[in-house]
Amino acid sequence: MAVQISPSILSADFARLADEAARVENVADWLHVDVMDYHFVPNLTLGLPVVESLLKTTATPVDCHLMIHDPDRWAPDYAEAGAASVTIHAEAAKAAVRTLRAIRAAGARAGLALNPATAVEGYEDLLPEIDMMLVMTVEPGFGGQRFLDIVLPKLARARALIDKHGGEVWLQVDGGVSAETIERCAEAGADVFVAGNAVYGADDPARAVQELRALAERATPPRW
Ligand SMILES: O=C(CO)[C@@H](O)[C@H](O)COP(=O)(O)O
Ligand SMILES: [Fe+2]
Repeated sequence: MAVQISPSILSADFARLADEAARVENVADWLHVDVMDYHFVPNLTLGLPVVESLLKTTATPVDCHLMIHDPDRWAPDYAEAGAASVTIHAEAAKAAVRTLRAIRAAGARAGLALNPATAVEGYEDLLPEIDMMLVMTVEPGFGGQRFLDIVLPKLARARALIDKHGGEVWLQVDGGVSAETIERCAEAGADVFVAGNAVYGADDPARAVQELRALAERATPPRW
C-alpha cells in the first residue's frame, strides 16, 4: 500500500479551518480531525456540526479520530455526515463490533485506535471488522507531544498481525510524527501517517507533507 499522509487540523487555526484545509488540498491524502470531548481525554476540540461544515469546504477525504467517551452513540453519525474514515478507541467502545459495522454500513472506512498502553494482541479478532488500525504514539489529548518510541515494537507487532490476517487493513500512526520520527514508523510497518505540528507548525504545510511522504516512502520496507 502506498504511503498516505493525514495532516491533523488540531495544530491548525480553528478560526480559519476552511483555509487551513485548503493549504494541504491535492497534496495530503486525508485531513485528520481530532474530536475530543473533555471526558475520554482532558481536552475539548470540536464535534459533528463543525465536521459537517468542514466537509462542505474541502475535497480532501476526512479522517475522523474520535477521542470521546461514547463512540458507540456518535461514530455512525460522523460516517453518515460524510467522513470517509471514522476511528473509534478500543478503550472507549462498549459495543465495538456493532459500532464498526455501523460505520461501514454508513459508507465510511472503520478504524480502531489503541492507546500506547493497550496491547494489540487483544484485538486480533476484530481485524475482519476494520479497515484501519490506529496505533497512538502519544497519550491522546494534545498535539505537539513527544513521540513515544516505546510504542514502536507494538507497531511492528500490529503489522505482523495484519499481514498474518491477510486482509486490507491499513496501519495508521498518530502522535509526534515528524521528519525525525516518521522513518522509524515506516520501518515498523505503518502506512498512514498523521502529523499535526510537523505540518501545520511548518511555514509551508504542503511542502512539509511532501517531505514527510518522501521520508516515509524511502523507509518503507518491501513487503511482497
Ligand atoms: O490524536 C491526536 C492527539 O491526541 C493527534 O492527531 C495529534 O493532533 C497529532 O499531533 P502531533 O503530535 O502530530 O502534533
Ligand atoms: Fe488524532
